[in-house]
Amino acid sequence: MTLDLIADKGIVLLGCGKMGSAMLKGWLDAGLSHDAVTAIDPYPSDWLKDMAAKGLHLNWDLPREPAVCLLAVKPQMMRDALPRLAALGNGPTLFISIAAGTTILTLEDLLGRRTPIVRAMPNTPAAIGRGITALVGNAGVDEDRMALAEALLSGIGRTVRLDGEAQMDAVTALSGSGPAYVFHLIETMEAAGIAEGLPPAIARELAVATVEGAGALAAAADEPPAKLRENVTSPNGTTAAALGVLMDEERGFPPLLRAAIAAARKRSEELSLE
Ligand SMILES: NC(=O)c1ccc[n+]([C@@H]2O[C@H](COP(=O)([O-])OP(=O)(O)OC[C@H]3O[C@@H](n4cnc5c(N)ncnc54)[C@H](O)[C@@H]3O)[C@@H](O)[C@H]2O)c1
Ligand code: PRO
Repeated sequence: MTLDLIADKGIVLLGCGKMGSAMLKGWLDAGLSHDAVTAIDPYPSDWLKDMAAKGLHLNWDLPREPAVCLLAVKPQMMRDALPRLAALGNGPTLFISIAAGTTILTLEDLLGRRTPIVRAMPNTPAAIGRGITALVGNAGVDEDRMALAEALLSGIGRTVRLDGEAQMDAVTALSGSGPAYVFHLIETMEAAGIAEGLPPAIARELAVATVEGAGALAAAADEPPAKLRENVTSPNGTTAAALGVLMDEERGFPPLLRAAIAAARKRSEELSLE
């Protein structure tokens, strides 16, 4: 299935903040017409108002039977915001939620048990079409609707199907929150470069380009990341000196990232109970 169904029947976007607007930008760039989109947001950004001036329906009445409702409000807002769309539940409209922690069961409670629902977790590189989104559907999601969700989300990067919803908390902790870990790595590399005597602008450029290039190499290479790491590391050289610190089993990256990702996963589980 292509996005033709969305062009024909429309899409409703509930919440158009950072992720909602990143996704919307991807669809519009991919050729979706502005007037196929109804966005609901009590605090629309200037960009969203510009899109409304080009034909997007902002805070208008809902289409009768849209192809998709995409839920991009904060998990804490879901119970307040979703009843507005409840009349579209238990019908053919596919609901896609990107809210961290909000379970399919909670969404079924709010929308009706027969509502086709996909739970998805994108990440912010979506803003430049380089995100990755993991998806899982409830029993009401047939193959056509899953393909529709994938087509929609592939407008903002890659997609991956999960075996079950139980994997979603770990996905949220790894790739949903993950860009923040990488941005912090860039920040700390930059600060360390400055501490070693580099001018700030050069330290920033070197840190960003190194992460960008290493990420692209890891994605393009046939070898696993461990082999790519070894390729950088001369015996008794500079990289080996740094990795002695970073790969320390008690104080290096392995225990640090294990603890960070476990904390994010735990928070995702907690959000499902709030
Ligand atoms: N930012 C990320 O990296 C990221 C990644 C994956 C998933 N998510 C999920 O995406 C969702 C949105 O996150 P975000 O970072 O875009 O947040 P955000 O705060 O930027 O956007 C939320 C938007 O919802 C709007 N809103 C508030 N009340 C509303 C209501 N009653 N009806 C409609 N809209 C309402 C706000 O005005 C805001 O524009 C969250 O559920 C989050 O868990 C975010
Ligand atoms: N940002 C959201 C959060 O921090 C969900 C994943 C990324 O909760």
